[in-house]
Amino acid sequence: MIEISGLTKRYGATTVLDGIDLRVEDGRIAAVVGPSGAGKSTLARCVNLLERPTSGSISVSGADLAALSGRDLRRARQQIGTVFQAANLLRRLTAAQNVALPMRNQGLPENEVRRRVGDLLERVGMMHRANHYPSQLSGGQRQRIGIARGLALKPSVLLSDEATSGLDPNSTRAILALLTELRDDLGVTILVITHEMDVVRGIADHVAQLDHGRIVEQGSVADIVRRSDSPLATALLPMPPVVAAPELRQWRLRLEGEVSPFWLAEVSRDLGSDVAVLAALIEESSQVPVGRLTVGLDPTLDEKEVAERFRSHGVVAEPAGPAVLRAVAGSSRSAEPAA
Ligand SMILES: Nc1ncnc2c1ncn2[C@@H]1O[C@H](COP(=O)(O)OP(=O)(O)OP(=O)(O)O)[C@@H](O)[C@H]1O
Repeated sequence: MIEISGLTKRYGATTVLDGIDLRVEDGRIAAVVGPSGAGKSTLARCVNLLERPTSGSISVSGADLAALSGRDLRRARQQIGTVFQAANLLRRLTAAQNVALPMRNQGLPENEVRRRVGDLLERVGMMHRANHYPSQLSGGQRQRIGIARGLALKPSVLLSDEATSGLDPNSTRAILALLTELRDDLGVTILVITHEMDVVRGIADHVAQLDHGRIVEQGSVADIVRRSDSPLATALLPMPPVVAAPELRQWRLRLEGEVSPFWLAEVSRDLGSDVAVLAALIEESSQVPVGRLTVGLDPTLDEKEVAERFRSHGVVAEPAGPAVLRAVAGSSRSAEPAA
């Protein structure tokens, strides 16, 4: 487990991290997101002890890293494997030699080094490139080797600092699948620093948004996208462009509770009215469906009833955009734009 508590980092008079509290449970993946300059890399450097925090504590598997020095600190560092954006492989060494390096530096017996290098290359699917040099590998392959090297000393925590930045979508997917596998098979706790929301949606259990050195929102990814309309929730699950349907009233929907796979048809039946899907993004996060949609409904339907029907199926519904102006016989309902 990683537990960061009251972490503050100052450079002179500049406070770059300001009282960060973040906890990543064993065998979970947490992502830290935030705009450029928010302090993500500084946080990563504090967690892997390349930087000393000004105050606060960082504990990995119970040991407070900020309080250690000398040999204890070196030993604690082995608990944390790091994968950087550019993999940082040594050009003159083959893939296998790069993976072996941390073990050789530790003075592990050569037969054990060879055995573990084989296991690690196998795990990251790179056995067939063992004797290639970094320049002979693709960006995604270099990252796999970087991950294998990050795992060389059997860390309990893997820190991934923008490891998928600059990779094409296929390589990104493959790296994310690998990280998920490491969590599930080896129980590695993973802290991912990223600016890519797809990465967060793809693998993270927990997400924390950093802004000006502070965590402004954090929680389980599924909870955030299901329960809130915050900027982080919207960034995680952005609404695709809406198909025009001028004669319909637009409603914005958010899947919140337990939803049946047929919820849309069920709501339509309850309302006695067709529902037009104008935009939708539905996917799974931590084994629960999450999603946002814009639908078009008959503008004469009663707003309160519509909201209640959706709500009874686990969906939050809010009218979006201006109400459609239409004379409704026998109705005194105003067609003021919705807030
Ligand atoms: N050694 C340093 N001395 C002074 N200021 C620093 C130092 N390192 C970082 N900073 C400042 O701390 C702030 C956070 O930088 P950091 O690199 O952690 O942000 P980031 O969120 O990783 O940004 P990006 O996404 O652009 O990499 C920036 O304003 C940066 O200028």
